[in-house]
Amino acid sequence: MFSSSSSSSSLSFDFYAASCPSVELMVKNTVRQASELDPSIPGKLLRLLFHDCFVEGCDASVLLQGNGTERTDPANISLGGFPVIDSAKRVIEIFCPQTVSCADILALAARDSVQITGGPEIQIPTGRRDGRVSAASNVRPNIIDTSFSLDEMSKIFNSKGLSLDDLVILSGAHTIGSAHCSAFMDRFKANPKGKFTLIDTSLDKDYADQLTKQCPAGASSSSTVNNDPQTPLQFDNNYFKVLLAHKGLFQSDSVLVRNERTMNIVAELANDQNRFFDSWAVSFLKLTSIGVKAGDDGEIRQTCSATNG
Ligand code: HEM
Ligand SMILES: [Ca+2]
Ligand SMILES: [Ca+2]
Repeated sequence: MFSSSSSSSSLSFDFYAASCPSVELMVKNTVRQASELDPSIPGKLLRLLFHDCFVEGCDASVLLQGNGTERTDPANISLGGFPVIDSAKRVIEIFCPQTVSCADILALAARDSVQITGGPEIQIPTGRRDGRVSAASNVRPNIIDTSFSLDEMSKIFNSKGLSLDDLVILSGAHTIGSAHCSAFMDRFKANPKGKFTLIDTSLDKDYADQLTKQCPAGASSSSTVNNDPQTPLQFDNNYFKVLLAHKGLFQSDSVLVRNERTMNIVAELANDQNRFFDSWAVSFLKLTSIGVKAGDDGEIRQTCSATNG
């Protein structure tokens, strides 16, 4: 438990049992209250975790503010949910000062986001410590762009100890949340009159028409579209049904039904929500264990947006 090796075995299910027994309750209450006021919060927290864990491991590096931090990279500009983590940390600092890492708070908050929106309830181990390194230059090599091929995506997942199956299963996160027009409009080409035509003909025609209406030329840069056109606020297996209907929003979603092996997984998960939930729990545990810092590695931050100085 006190070795500084970066493995999930350094985490434990009762890590805060003596030092902060109500930490999970405090995180859950904060996430629930914030999500009642703003239903976009669960999606934001879940994506925030993904972008944290893939860069420097699950160490809250994504939360650090300042010049040249991960948050300043264009791939991270549309991240949100930071104030929810800050407010959970504030409450926790009152009851358990200098005890709970921001990395654990973020992992728990993402876990709760899934449950609050109707997904599976998952026990996750804690004991992550907060990193001191956050560099924008680390983002690009580790965060997947929507233009990536399946091979490119699976290479990055493999480098994190995640399999092709994990890639398909965790992409199911797109069953909630939304995306800015700029995240997928490269699938269309504007003619001189500003009318969009589809470059990527794998996309369902009616869905494509709907997207160009929601993201017309000159649309505000803050316009967003639901990732899951049918049940955007529900963590369910509908994302996989959407993929089968050729209505995957990102190109990186659509590629999952163009390969036989990933297509088979998609079909299985689309058919059986329990199967998705069980698989999600396993893959989510792997995601939340990537490159965790423990023992003497890292620190317990006092504020989630800054290192202890
Ligand atoms: C596999 C490659 C992936 C790619 C290329 C990708 C890409 C994207 C993009 C471009 C957006 C829209 C961002 C915006 O414009 O605001 C998005 C949203 C989102 N992604 Fe992914 N993603 C991937 C995997 C994942 C994974 C593994 C998770 C979590 C386990 C995840 C969770 C989310 C969530 C919840 C949203 C909605 C965010 C919100 O509502 O603010 N994504 N993703
Ligand atoms: Ca990180
Ligand atoms: Ca959904």
